[in-house]
Amino acid sequence: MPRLAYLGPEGTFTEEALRLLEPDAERLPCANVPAALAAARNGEADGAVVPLENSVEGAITTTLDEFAWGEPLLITAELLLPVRFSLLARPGTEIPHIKRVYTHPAAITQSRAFVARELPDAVVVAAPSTAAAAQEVSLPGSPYDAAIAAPIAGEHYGLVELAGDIGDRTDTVTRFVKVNRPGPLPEPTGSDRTTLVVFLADDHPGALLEMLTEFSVRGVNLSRIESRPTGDGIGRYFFHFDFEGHVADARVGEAIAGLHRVCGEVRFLGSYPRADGVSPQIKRGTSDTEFAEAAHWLARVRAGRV
Ligand SMILES: O=C(O)C(=O)Cc1ccccc1
Repeated sequence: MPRLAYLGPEGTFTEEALRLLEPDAERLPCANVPAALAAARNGEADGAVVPLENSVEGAITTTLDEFAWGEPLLITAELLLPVRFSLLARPGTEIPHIKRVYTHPAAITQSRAFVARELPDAVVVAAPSTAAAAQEVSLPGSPYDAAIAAPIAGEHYGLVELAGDIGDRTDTVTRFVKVNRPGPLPEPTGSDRTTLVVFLADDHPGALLEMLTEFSVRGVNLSRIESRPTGDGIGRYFFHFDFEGHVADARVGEAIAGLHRVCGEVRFLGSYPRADGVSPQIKRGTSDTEFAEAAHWLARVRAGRV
């Protein structure tokens, strides 16, 4: 039974994602994303489940930066989870009396309309997770009057739901990933995704286009591109890419080998089954068979067998 670290405490959306990904795993709740990844790296856990991005606000930057700068880990699975937020408080609290609300930054940005409309005078403070916020609010002396969290967190920490489904949109989805220490990759399934990080060797006109060309000429379809500051001053960035296919696919292997040739550093973050099960459209001339046939042809030419 694998032991998986996750963004805790009990009752987070990440816990729900973990239960769906690995129902039989032993769960190790951690205080924040870096702590969960540290547990996966140092062997305290076999792996970790962390949020990566959501459909409204985009990237969870702590996760992206950990993947880029921390000891290498490999993404081995992903999960898309619809998230619904509730306003939770200690029994007896009424909405007009709520002055301080506590929740995870991703929930703050996704429930702005409700807070502006129903709690115009309230201050919203960032918590390590939605469940950590609910747990804090449940303490009798808490400086916070309410938490925004999953309904299950309310049940867990003895809070009552003052309002349900308070997200700005009802169709918000968060993408979670499972990571493991480097080891064998998941087998290709025909519906896979690959993630990597690219650092430029030097800044020059067309540097971004050169990277994109490596994907484009091999018919590799990108599904996410994100620039993140390197920290070395304004204007210095590195890039995260998600794209269709598995590194075992010829076109994907060729594309990332191309990136390795033309960029400063490529960090491979994994090839794993896509949560949505969608298969890529293979452009003419970019199938495994066509790559293999072209390699044979080249070998013949080099041998003078024209
Ligand atoms: O805090 C949580 O419960 C998390 O798992 C992170 C998060 C927060 C808000 C939306 C999706 C994920």
